Formats: sequence, C-alpha cells, structure tokens
Amino acid sequence: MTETPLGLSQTPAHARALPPLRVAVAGLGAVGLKIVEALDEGLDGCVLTAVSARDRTAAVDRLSALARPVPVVDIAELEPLADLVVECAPAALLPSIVEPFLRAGKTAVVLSSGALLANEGLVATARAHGGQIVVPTGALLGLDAVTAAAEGEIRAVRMVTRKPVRGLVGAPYLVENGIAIEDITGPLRIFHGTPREAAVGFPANLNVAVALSLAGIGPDRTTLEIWADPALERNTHRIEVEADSATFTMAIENIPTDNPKTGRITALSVLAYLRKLRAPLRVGS
Ligand SMILES: NC(=O)C1=CN([C@@H]2O[C@H](COP(=O)(O)OP(=O)(O)OC[C@H]3O[C@@H](n4cnc5c(N)ncnc54)[C@H](OP(=O)(O)O)[C@@H]3O)[C@@H](O)[C@H]2O)C=CC1
Ligand SMILES: O=C([O-])CC(=O)C(=O)O
Repeated sequence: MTETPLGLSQTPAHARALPPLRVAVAGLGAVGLKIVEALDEGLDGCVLTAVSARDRTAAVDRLSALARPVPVVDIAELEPLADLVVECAPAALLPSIVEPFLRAGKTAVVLSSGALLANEGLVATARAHGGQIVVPTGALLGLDAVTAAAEGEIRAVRMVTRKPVRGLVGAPYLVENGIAIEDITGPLRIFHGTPREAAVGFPANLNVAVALSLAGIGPDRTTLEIWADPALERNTHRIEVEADSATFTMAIENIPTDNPKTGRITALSVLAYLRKLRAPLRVGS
C-alpha cells in the first residue's frame, strides 16, 4: 500500500491488543482473490479464516501459494468460521452468503449490491439480529459525499456509465431486447432508466449505480444512462448530484481486471474498509 504521512500502514498498538477480526471471502474471482492475497500478506486487525468458490478443487490450487492456508468450504459452512464475510460471488448467491452472518449478528460486506434490491428483507434480518450489511464504495467514488448530502435534501442524482463493449456483452437487457453491440463502431446509448431497472437488466455491471442510489435518493429517483463505447479501455462513471448543501460532479475511469466487467479498484475499496475497522485514525466516512 502507499505509505501515508501518518504511518497508517504500521500496526497500531490497540489493534495488537484486540483479537483480529476473522474474515471469510465468498467468491474467489477478480475481487475475491485479490482480497484473499492481501489478507494473507497481512492486513492490520484482520485475519483470513475461510474462503468459498464454485470449484473447490481449482480454488485449492489457486490458493496454494498462500503463506497461511485456509479452508475452502461451501457457502453454508462459512459463518461459524468468521466474524465478517466479504460477498464477491455471482449476484444470485447474495442471500445464501449474507443471511447466515446477519442472523448471527455479524457483518456482511456486499459487492453484488444490485441484488440487495431483490432481497430487501435482508435489511430487516440485520435489524432484528444486530447484524450489518456494508455496501463499500467499490468501483465508484464519493459515496461519503452522497451520504452526507442525503442528511440534507438531495434534489437529483444522475449517473452516466460508459463501458467497453466486452464489459457489457451478454447482459440480460441486451439479450432480451435484441440489442447487438459486438460490431458497433461508435458510442451507443443502450439503456436509460433507473438503477432498479439496471439491477435486473445488467446484474453483473451496474452494482455501482445501485450503491449510489442507496447512498442518495434511492433506486427509483436516481437516473442512469449506460453507453457501450468501442473506443474505451476503461469502465467510466460520471455522477452529478444536486443538493441543498452542495452541487458536485464526480468521475472515475476504472482499469478493468481480468474480468472486463470489474474494475481493479473494487477489491482495494474493500481492503481500505477492512483496514479502517481497527485503525486509530480513520479518514473518510
Ligand atoms: N459493488 C461494486 O462496485 C462491484 C461489484 N462487483 C460484483 O462483485 C461480484 C464479484 O465480482 P468478480 O470478482 O468480478 O466476479 P468473478 O466472476 O470474477 O468471480 C466470481 C466468483 O464467484 C465464485 N462462485 C460462483 N459460484 C459459487 C458458489 N456456488 N459458491 C461459492 N463461490 C462461487 C466463482 O468461483 P469459481 O472461481 O470456482 O468459478 C468465482 O470465483 C459480482 O457480483 C460483480 O458484479 C464487481 C465490480 C464492482
Ligand atoms: O458496476 C460494477 O459492478 C463494476 C463497474 O462498473 C466497474 O468496475 O467500473
């Protein structure tokens, strides 16, 4: 990690005094593997205790270089092994990963945030059992400013996402509407609607729009455009917020991982969150 002026990368004394937080990672793809490797290298106040993947044999192979090997188990076996789970698996698995942790009063960090809209009961489960669902900033930026503005009145939130063609092909919305983008030669607007609609039509692409909407004015009032652009190499998101406290515009250009749908910064966002949990100085909310 980048060395900070205040030495935040050093182990603080109080983190040494507390038992480390036991972290499970559900999903070992572009996001999960990076998190697992960083935890194995050592992250203040956290210890990796279990992982889950679809192909357990392949996962064991992929993890053979870990300094501190951990069990590869079925999703249903994760909860007793950890205090917190990072969900970074296909969206359809969200409830089976998250619910056991919430019922045990534990924390679930959710990357497939779009799937929360079809599983709103998880929030009631968290409330009833003292658990917590955390939606990290992920591939986005500025959710601290959006949640701050939401303490006042937000009038409008608009998001425009532009992605390379390979990051969008196969999305259910394109298939169902017969929209072919493989051979486009210029930018094409393929969707105009809300994050709630995008969560259904683009379940592996627009988690960021749902996260933004949950931070601000919700999945039905936030507006979203999605463009496919053959000239682009990066997943780009531009956001405009109009509120009674401030007007702001934010933009990010995400360098894709091996999974063209997923930006590199996504896993780093989770690592930053985990590091803050036990840090003596916490920057950003
Ligand atoms: N909130 C945000 O900002 C962002 C969210 N995302 C979302 O995060 C999630 C993860 O993304 P990414 O890492 O790129 O996805 P990948 O497709 O790269 O990885 C998915 C992983 O899930 C595993 N998996 C599949 N089925 C099961 C199962 N039954 N049990 C356990 N594990 C399983 C796969 O296992 P195997 O390796 O064996 O196939 C794979 O390791 C996705 O939902 C994605 O849309 C992505 C980017 C940004
Ligand atoms: O929204 C997502 O799930 C991923 C994304 O756009 C990105 O990585 O830029």
